Amino acid sequence: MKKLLLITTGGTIASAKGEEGLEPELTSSQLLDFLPPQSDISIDCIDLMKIDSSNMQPEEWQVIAREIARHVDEVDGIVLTHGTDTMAYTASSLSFMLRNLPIPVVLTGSQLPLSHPLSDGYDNIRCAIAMAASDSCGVFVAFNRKIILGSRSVKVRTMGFDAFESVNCEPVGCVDARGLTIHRELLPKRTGDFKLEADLCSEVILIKLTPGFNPDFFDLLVSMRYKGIVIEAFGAGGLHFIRRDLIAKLQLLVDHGISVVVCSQCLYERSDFSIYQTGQKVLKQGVIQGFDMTSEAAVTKLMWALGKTLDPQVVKAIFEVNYVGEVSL
Ligand SMILES: NC(=O)C[C@H](N)C(=O)O
Repeated sequence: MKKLLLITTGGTIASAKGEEGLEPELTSSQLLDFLPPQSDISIDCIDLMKIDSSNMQPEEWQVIAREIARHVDEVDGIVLTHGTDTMAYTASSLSFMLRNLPIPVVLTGSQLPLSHPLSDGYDNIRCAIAMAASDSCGVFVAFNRKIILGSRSVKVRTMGFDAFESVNCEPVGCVDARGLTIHRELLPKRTGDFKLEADLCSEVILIKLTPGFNPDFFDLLVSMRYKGIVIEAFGAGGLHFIRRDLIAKLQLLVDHGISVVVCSQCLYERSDFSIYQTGQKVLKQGVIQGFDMTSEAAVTKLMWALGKTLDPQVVKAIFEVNYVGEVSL
């Protein structure tokens, strides 16, 4: 008999209509009441939070990580119900904070509340339970019959049930007529004992460039004492330097000891700043390349790295390691 733990945090899956629209309402045992009883799996429950995931922030990620760490030795797997809007950020941050996880931690949610007769939550939670009982180690998102590595998950639809994609990496699993198939070669490799590394620096910002972006904006970020900046640059990797010189400003950021990660605003495929002049100039400023990481993974990895050290050289070295399948180096 597999022993699982269901931790609830809110989101649409647990929501009901309130005076101001949908708000999280259902408890864990009410969620479980919607599911058929399982003879070979026992599920304990913890009602940890009742929030829309728009309210989920680094402090909440830490609370979740600590709760998971408390129970890791007691159960075979954990299902975490969560709002979809920021689920990819939570999944990525947990992937880094829960080092060498010995069990599956599977995030899921829904686009329609579980109490709605057409809810997608019913399938999602059943797939999450199957994945949590599968002896695969790591953090995953189970959605629309796909199992996605937490650090590769991105929310791509506001309404459709196929709301998550596995970006720059195949889904690690799927559910079809064969049941749950897991591609074990895609699972993150454990390199040591489990360890909770939950220190995070929340002074990290993500910036999407637009043509004509005013370089003086970076002065503002220095004065606001940001410690880390992720820049979504253009295409394979470039920033403008004629008329408005963004590249000169990168030097200012680096001189202030700010760690800067550059990646692409294209969702798919890798950035490589060594291809174009507009990219090579960027690399000369000592910034870190994000390669094929999602922005969610880049932001949370930077928060995690800066939670360990403010030394930009050490942060850079952390980005040269693929910890949980978040980057192809
Ligand atoms: N589908 C959802 O769960 C959306 C909701 N606003 C949330 O992220 O909590």
